[in-house]
Parts: sequence; structure tokens; C-alpha cells
Amino acid sequence: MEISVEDVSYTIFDKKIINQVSLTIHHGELVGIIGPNGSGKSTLLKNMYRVLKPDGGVIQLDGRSITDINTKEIAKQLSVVSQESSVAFDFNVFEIILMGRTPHKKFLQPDTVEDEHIVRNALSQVNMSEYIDKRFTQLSGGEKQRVMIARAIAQGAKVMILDEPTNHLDIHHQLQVLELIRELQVTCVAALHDLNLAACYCDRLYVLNQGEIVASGTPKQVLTKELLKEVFNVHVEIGTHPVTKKIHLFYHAEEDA
Ligand SMILES: Nc1ncnc2c1ncn2[C@@H]1O[C@H](COP(=O)(O)OP(=O)(O)OP(=O)(O)O)[C@@H](O)[C@H]1O
Repeated sequence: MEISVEDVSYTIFDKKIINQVSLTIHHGELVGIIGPNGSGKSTLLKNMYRVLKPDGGVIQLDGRSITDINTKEIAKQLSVVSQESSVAFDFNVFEIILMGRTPHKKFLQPDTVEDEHIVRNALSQVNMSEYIDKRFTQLSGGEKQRVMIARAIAQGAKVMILDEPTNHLDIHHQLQVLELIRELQVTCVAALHDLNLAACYCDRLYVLNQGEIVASGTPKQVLTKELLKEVFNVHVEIGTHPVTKKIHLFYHAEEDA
């Protein structure tokens, strides 16, 4: 499944937060959205998962505008892991992940053995099996993040939208989550701050600056010294990771150069 954004703009209080953004994430791709704080990454993603309504442009799933698809159908096709993973009630981990199965059910249809199997399997994929009965509100930030990823997996959607999925995670779990997302082979768009992780795991990147896409392409094409200075205001040397052979950024203060 493909998700595309065409000429999307979004304004808050007369300020254009997103300005005529266009991008496409093809079937099975993992695409990173990178950009400095406040560049509009979360706002763009919120438009893509329909929490915000763009004031111009169109967002399509496989060529169908998301405004023409009903909420249940959208929930089957699209899962979201956002930075705000608060829940209204004190559910346990099992119940939270089970909610991911809701779009696949008819009204009041009871949970099945298969649902339970899917939930347990998703939990084990994020290394959280022993947390199944724990209260969600009592988990650490990183544990909550992994539960929300498990819920997205249990949802079985073909498109995943992740807003800073590695936020809160220790380095082991950052790598584990991105490996897992790769293995799932879903169409995935993720806002990422860690540019080396983005370079390692993403097929392509879009760079957002002040609400506009200023560069796109493979990590190697996009992450140039010039762009990093201009957009992120950092000095960088660009090398190759000795194991992954992906490009690797070495940041430094200007006076070190
Ligand atoms: N509800 C709101 N009201 C007013 N301004 C907002 C609102 N939401 C976002 N903004 C502004 O829009 C801009 C983009 O915010 P957004 O959260 O999309 O950026 P971001 O790239 O995700 O940032 P970060 O990397 O810090 O998470 C910021 O200047 C922010 O202050």
C-alpha cells in the first residue's frame, strides 16, 4: 500500500506550519522525515493520520483520498505510534494491545483465541512478554513506547506512521524497534531525530525546514555537509559505518575543523 501527500498546507493562527508539502511513500518503504525542532514533522504526520485537517492539498492511500475512507477502514489500513501515548483509563498492557484488533471486529464481537495469539506475538516481538498484566500507567516511557509499537503490530495495518518511534528508548531498543519495523515490511513513514539511525534504516529521507520540503532522496544523497550546515546548523564529517557500510555522520564544532 502506498501513502501520498500532495500540496498539503496547514495553518495555525495565520502561521503556515506546513507549506505545500508533497511526498510519497511507496509500498514496503521505510521513509524518514527529518528536520530541526519546530520544522513541522509532527504537524505533517498528524495531517497524514487525520488528526488535523489540511487547509489545502490531498492525502491518499493507494490513490484514494483519506477523507473518502471511513474511520474503521482507515484504522485497518493505517496504524500510528505518536509521541503522546497517554491513555484515558488504567488498562493493562494486554488490553491496550488488544485495542489494536478493534477495527477488525464487528460491534460487540467478542475477542477470539486468534486475537489473544496476535497480542502475545506482538508483545514478544517488542521483548515485552512478561509485562502482559502490568498497568500501562505504571510503565516507563520506553516501555510505553514499545507497547504502542506492539499495538500497531497487532493492528496489522499496511501503513505505519511513527512520530519519533525511538524517543524514550535506550540504544538497544532503538535498534531493535527499527530492525523490527524493517522486518515487518510495511509501508512506513517515521519522524526521526537521530540522523545516523535515519541513515542506517531508511530507504529514503525527506528534509523538512520551516514547513517546507527542502531535500529528498537516499540518505547518501540528502545528508550532505552543506545541507546539514544550512538546515541543522551543524558541522559534520561524513564517513562510512565500518559494519553496516551506511553513511555515518561525525558532528563537530566549527573550531575543530
Ligand atoms: N497547536 C498549536 N498551536 C500553535 N502552534 C503550534 C501548534 N502545534 C504546533 N505548533 C507550531 O508549529 C510548528 C511545528 O511544530 P511541530 O510539532 O510540527 O514540529 P516538529 O518538527 O515535530 O518539532 P520537534 O522536532 O520539536 O518535535 C512549531 O513552531 C510549533 O510551535
